[in-house]
Amino acid sequence: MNCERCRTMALKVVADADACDHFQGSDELWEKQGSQGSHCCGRSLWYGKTGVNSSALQGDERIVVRGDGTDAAPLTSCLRRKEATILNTAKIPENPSSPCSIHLQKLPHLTDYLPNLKPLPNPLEKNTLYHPPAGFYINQSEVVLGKIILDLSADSEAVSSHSPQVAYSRAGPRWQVFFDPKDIKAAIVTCGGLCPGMNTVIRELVVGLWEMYGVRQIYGVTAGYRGFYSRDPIELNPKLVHNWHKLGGTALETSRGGFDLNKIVDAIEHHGFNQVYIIGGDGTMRGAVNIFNEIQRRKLNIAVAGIPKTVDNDIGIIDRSFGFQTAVEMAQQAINAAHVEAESAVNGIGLVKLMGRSTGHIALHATLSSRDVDCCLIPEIDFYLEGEGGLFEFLEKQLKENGHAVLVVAEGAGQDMIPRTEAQKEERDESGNLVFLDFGAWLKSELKNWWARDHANELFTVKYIDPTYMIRAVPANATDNLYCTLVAYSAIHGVMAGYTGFVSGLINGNYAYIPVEEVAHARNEVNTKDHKWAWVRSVTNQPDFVKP
Ligand SMILES: Nc1ncnc2c1ncn2[C@@H]1O[C@H](COP(=O)(O)OP(=O)(O)O)[C@@H](O)[C@H]1O
Ligand SMILES: O=P(O)(O)OC[C@H]1O[C@](O)(COP(=O)(O)O)[C@@H](O)[C@@H]1O
Ligand SMILES: [Mg+2]
Repeated sequence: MNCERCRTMALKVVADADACDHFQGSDELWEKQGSQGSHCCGRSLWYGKTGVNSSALQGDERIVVRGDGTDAAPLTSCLRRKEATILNTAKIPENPSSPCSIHLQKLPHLTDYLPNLKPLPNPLEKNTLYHPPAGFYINQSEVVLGKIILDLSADSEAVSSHSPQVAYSRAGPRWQVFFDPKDIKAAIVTCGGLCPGMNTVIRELVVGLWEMYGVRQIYGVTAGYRGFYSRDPIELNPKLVHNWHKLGGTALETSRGGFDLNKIVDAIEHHGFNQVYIIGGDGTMRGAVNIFNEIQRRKLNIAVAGIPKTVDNDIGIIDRSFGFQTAVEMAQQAINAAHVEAESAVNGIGLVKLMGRSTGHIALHATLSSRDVDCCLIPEIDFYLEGEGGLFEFLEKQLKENGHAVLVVAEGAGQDMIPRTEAQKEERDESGNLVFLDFGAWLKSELKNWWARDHANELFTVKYIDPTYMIRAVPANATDNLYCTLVAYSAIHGVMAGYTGFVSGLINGNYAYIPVEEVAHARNEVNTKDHKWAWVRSVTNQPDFVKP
């Protein structure tokens, strides 16, 4: 039977021999014997007594059954009001690879190293704003598939190797939690570069913890990782953060570098934080893995959750990072301006540089949605300027045919073309990322040199627009704000349920929990072999840059 309330799979009701006629011969009636009126997932929880019969159950409003297998229908039929909540406490195998060949990525849990932690009923049950309806709680058996596009032909890899489908735990509230709200001291930190929506995530973590779970001790760690040990945390509450979703940047401030593992974990212990929410990109998530490992090593009752942030959208597994859509939308303004400038000049070229350290997602999506772009250069493709099949030859043709051209370049594109001094080759930012040279500015001067050399007597204009910081410093748009809210709430539910060392993110349109270790190393690069890149080429008509 599928329970209507929590939509679990078929459940086995284990019942006491004397409970009622339906259960004769079974082993055990309720998990807890003889207590009444406790609060759990069902609002009014009744625990049966050994030896009671069906008439003893008749007056009860609601009953909570914990089961692990067969049909619960006989039990509900014992009740006059026939209202039963069935919680699936069925243990799922660690690696359930059969019968549907699914591999569930194991999510770290506090009880992995603190086995004596006791679960509590979810405080949402008592929250007058929620009244958890049917299907509210997520069971540990609910998963989100990592891949939803499969090739079912016999010779495809998935079919021929019988490789299991990777699945992730579905995000959302659990009926049991491992934190008592009055004992929670939560910390929120933002690290790395800016991204639209960071303030929304902070706001929603504060509001969600406060309103949903009644947490009253919520702190912001300022200035990134270094802030744990070098700054006093600031107290946050819904009143303080209520407007933050309308602000770009991060009100907590951010920084690169400053990652000192022992100092950070010492500070977490010193401040008594037991929930740590870390908002950041790939570098930040690698730091979060180390923090989680150290906390485990010290056997601390502290949960760590990551919320992936990157305007570059270079983090793998998740559909996209928050703020990415806002960035693509903002990029349109720059492309439009470049187009107007180029069209209004004789032999005009509009050149726009967009962010993307090692991936060209913003450039790719901005190009596809604009339709005014004639060439899109990203770090994932090889290209060259001079000679047959090169950029200059293409632009010459475009200018001849249309009188103008628009170029979009990702900041990480063509970095190996720009001559660097020895010092520039070594230059790193505080986090150890290679400092890039300005490809847009370099390309502009190369374009001018080319034109002066080959077309000295003809007019030519290059208008270079660099909106990079402007794009990432804006507040999130409505879609991203919603995403930020749900990803923050998902993180809260996961931490409350005792999960740790995980990241909450969107996978194939559903919110899921992913081990942070996996996220820290999963890259999301533009696949230049798939149809999306082919579409870019068809929209722009740009060359394949294949040398003859
Ligand atoms: N491999 C790593 N191990 C531990 N901390 C790291 C690692 N890489 C980066 N960090 C830290 O994470 C923070 C943000 O990293 P950074 O690369 O600047 O931005 P992002 O997280 O946005 O990619 C910095 O404080 C940095 O020191
Ligand atoms: O903020 P900085 O230090 O100028 O760094 C700029 C970099 O930050 C980004 O906007 C985002 O990078 P991260 O997600 O790694 O923080 C990159 O696109 C860009 O290369
Ligand atoms: Mg990064």
